[in-house]
Amino acid sequence: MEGNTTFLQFPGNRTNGTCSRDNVLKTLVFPVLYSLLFLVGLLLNAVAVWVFFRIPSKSHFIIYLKNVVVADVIMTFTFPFKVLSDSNMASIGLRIFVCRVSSVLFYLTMYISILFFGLISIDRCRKTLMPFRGTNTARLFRRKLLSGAIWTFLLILCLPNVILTSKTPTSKYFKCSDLKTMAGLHWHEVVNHVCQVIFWVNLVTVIVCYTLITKELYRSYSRSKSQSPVAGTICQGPSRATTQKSSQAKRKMSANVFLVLAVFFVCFVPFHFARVPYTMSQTRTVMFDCKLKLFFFQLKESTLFLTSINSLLDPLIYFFLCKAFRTTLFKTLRLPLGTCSWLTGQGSDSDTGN
Ligand SMILES: Nc1ncnc2c1ncn2[C@@H]1O[C@H](COP(=O)(O)OP(=O)(O)O)[C@@H](O)[C@H]1O
Repeated sequence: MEGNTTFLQFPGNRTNGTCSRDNVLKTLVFPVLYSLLFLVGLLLNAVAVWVFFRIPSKSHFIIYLKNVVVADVIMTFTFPFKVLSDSNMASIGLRIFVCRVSSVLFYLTMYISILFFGLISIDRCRKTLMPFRGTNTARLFRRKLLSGAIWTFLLILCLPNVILTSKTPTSKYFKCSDLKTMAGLHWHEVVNHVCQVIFWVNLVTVIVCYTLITKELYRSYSRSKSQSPVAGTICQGPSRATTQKSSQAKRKMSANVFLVLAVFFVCFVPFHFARVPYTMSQTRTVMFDCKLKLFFFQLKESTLFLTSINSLLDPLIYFFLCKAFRTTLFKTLRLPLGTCSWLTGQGSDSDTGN
């Protein structure tokens, strides 16, 4: 196998100071950062799961958010394996498990989040442009089917990455690509191309949707200072109480809408630029010398950390954009519903959960 033999041309990678992956960044900095991410992410996502368990799936938005929570929880549980593996504290068996299962689960959940972010943007756009269009049981059922189809599609896409990572490592110091068969390396490349398409299509969707939302938001503000149903639709559907909102609160709401866009850009865009040359360095190894491979690996790992932060930022999105989430959280914590309205730009009007 070309990939493996070329990788094995650098058996001294570990001892060769300039090309070894085992530098302080991989073995110390990222393990510490991922450990923190795991602890905080576990806490925030546990709260999110606990709150969403109490919210019925009565809108498309809530259904999509529940899928994102599940993806984030699974992603969070992959962090300890990465920490052990990267810090060289894991046994060979555990490192093989990381390559075969936990890393694949990490990527799977990342693209689940990306796809649902796209759907959430479409839903928010629809809700803003057609605030009075409700939903019904049949539509809700179709959204659940769609969610199931997305999980199934990505599972089928990623499964060969598990199955074809079947080689036994020939040395203690191996990379995931060393465990892949020839077909496994090809599939790895195919999956990464498909995932690039998934990402860029969703990025365009998010940009288009939030441009339309912003246009409608400002048209609504200028149309009438006293009657503005749009601001209330970002999470919970039309609301007459928005008429009392201060212009400051409206500006905050508009800023909240951009939270999704900002999170999408910060977390996902850098990784998708870094991923292309890195995948090439894994599968077309002769084209890259070991220093360049190391550079692309470190670039991939650094940007991958940004995507991992997404699992921690998502609970903030639920809090700021979903009033049903806030209401349930405050009710359970026995806090007054108006708490943080200065932060979220929302009053304490009744919540429909749409
Ligand atoms: N987009 C993806 N979807 C599913 N699995 C992936 C994706 N990208 C990489 N993987 C799998 O995750 C594991 C780790 O991949 P990668 O991060 O490229 O390797 P490394 O940790 O050696 O840099 C491999 O088994 C790989 O096939």
